[in-house]
Amino acid sequence: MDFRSSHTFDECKRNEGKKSLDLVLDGLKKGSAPGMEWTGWIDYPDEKMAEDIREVTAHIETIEARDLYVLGIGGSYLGAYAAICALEKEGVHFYGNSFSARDLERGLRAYDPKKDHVVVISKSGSTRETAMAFRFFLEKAEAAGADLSKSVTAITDGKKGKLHDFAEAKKIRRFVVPEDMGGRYSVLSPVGLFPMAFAGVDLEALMKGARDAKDAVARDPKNNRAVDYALARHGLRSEGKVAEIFATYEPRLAPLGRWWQQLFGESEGKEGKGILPLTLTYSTDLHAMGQWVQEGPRNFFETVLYAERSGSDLKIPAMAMDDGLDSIEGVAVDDVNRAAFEGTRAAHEAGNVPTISFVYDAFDAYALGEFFYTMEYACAISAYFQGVNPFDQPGVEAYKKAMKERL
Ligand SMILES: O=P(O)(O)OC[C@H]1O[C@H](O)[C@H](O)[C@@H](O)[C@@H]1O
Repeated sequence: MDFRSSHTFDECKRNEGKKSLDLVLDGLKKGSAPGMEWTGWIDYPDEKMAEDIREVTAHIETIEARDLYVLGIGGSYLGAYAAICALEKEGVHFYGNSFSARDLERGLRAYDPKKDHVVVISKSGSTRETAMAFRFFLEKAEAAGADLSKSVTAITDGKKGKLHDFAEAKKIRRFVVPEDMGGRYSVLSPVGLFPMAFAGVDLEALMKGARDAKDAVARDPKNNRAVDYALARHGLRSEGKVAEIFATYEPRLAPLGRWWQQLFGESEGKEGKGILPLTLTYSTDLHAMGQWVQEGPRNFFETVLYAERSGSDLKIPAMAMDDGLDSIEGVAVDDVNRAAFEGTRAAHEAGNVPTISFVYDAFDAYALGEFFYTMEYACAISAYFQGVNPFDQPGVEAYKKAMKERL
């Protein structure tokens, strides 16, 4: 993976950033940084992850199911959803991530308790969207006489919570969301691993990518992609950039943008601080948001994820058509996408949008593992730069409380 930032900061800004980095790294090393009890994900992609992969895979081998229904919201589904879409796997469906009756009903219609498996994922065990969907799926499973101990799996806290207690009482197989990992940092734990394993994702490659990213951070704490990215964001923020657009060039990566958005949004957006994380898919959204990016207010920057090889070798067919494509007949569609990436970046930079690029050769399971870890680490450092705890989300309770009052 190649990293590039278009923006050059003056010496003073650079030194300021480096000083902040020293402080943050020192706080992490000494264990004095806020939220240290939530940093289990830092060392996780090693023996612990390998063990979880073994356990999850062994359990999935005992499941004879056609499809998997994942019930979860936020960090309890975005990572697995992103991975499954990015790697174009099939047979996994996601519900319990809204209060939409219509969406739920569609899932229930398709779900066959005799053929399908349900995994309910909730760290707290009390999230309403998830609990509500679970109730409906359970009702259907029980009505069909399904053996819950075989057709349902729960992933939740290891010791407490409503879901934990229910699963224990019903002898439902449980996996644990590690105590020292918050939801948005849990994609590499059983929370993400279980749906990914069911879908046939190469978990060894995923782990290798994550481990390589972890090793890069440990090997040279001040010089690695995660820190480069955090420093660039920090500098841009200090120059008045209040928003960041995360853009990909593949529709299959759009959900990855959603995962990235939750990670940065919940980690940084507090105490009146944070960079607004937005996500777009190019070139699709250049035909919708391109105008705004090129000529709207200059108060944001753009971070691009691009992969050189899509995995398809489609070439533009020769045809007697006056459609403006004659001069590129025989050209690989991948090369057209590359021209869009390079051209767009040049145009946006010329329009005073600073750009940060992550360029991968191919975006496969290995790259995904590396990306997940690099972003988690960069996000924690970024939040510390702003002086906020990266691992809490006190503000999320407000809507829940107001909603409860209305019910
Ligand atoms: O895993 P759960 O406890 O069900 O939480 C699911 C999600 O809901 C919450 O409200 C949080 O804001 C998220 O950080 C979390 O990922």
